[in-house]
Amino acid sequence: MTVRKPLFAGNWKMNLNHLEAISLVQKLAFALTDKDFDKVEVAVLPPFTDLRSVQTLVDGDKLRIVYGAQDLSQHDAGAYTGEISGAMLAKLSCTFVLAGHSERRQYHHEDDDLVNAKVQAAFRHSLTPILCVGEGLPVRQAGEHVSHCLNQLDGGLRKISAEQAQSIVVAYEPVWAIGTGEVATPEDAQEVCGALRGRLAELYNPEVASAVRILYGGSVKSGNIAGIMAQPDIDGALVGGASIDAGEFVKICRFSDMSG
Ligand SMILES: O=C[C@H](O)COP(=O)(O)O
Repeated sequence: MTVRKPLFAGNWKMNLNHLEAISLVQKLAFALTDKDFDKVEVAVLPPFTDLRSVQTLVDGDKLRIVYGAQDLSQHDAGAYTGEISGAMLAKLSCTFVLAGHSERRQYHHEDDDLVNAKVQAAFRHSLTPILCVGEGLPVRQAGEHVSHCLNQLDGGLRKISAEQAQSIVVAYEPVWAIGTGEVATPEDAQEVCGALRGRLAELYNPEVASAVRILYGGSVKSGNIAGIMAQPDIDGALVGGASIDAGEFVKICRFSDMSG
């Protein structure tokens, strides 16, 4: 059975300018030890304008923190004003890129076809997509949350090969739990994450399903991370608000110290 290294990815959203980004990454680097990085992978996903500063710091000081972007264009180059290509992110040595975050789906009307095009674009440039899925409150209240998330997974992974799929990261983020203080119970989160892993086995094979890291996102804090990480199909967290507080994010990354 594959051992999946837990991943904690801090999605800073539209917060922190490049100077504040340097300060936060320095604080994380100061607090996190080699022992922490042996146990978990720590990623930051700053705004585009911060990436060059973060790259310079990470490269210069040989930090074990990795980084990535919150979005990318489905196109590789051309007349797409305001867009950022996968090639540009790769040139900045990004590891990860989010695809289909619920805020992109909600405020920028990204549908599964566009999200899928972005996942394909990420792979064309050797970036690891973090494919986000999750249901809104009405869908959960109707009891259709599992099928909703499985449909988003199917849509996001169209034309993605088994070899590509095994390196992908999937993030389950119930929209009703994002930034609201409402956290899904660990059992709620496990229900969907377990179903997502099952669908990966159906779409590909059990090896792919067992290799893919599935993250939970939605009001993750140091006080609730231990229960979430105790679930068999949850391999880390996509952290929003708490990721721009260095002390809190470090505690989340040290989740095994947070139980009890
Ligand atoms: O990408 C992160 C998620 O949207 C969760 O955000 P949150 O931790 O602020 O609820």
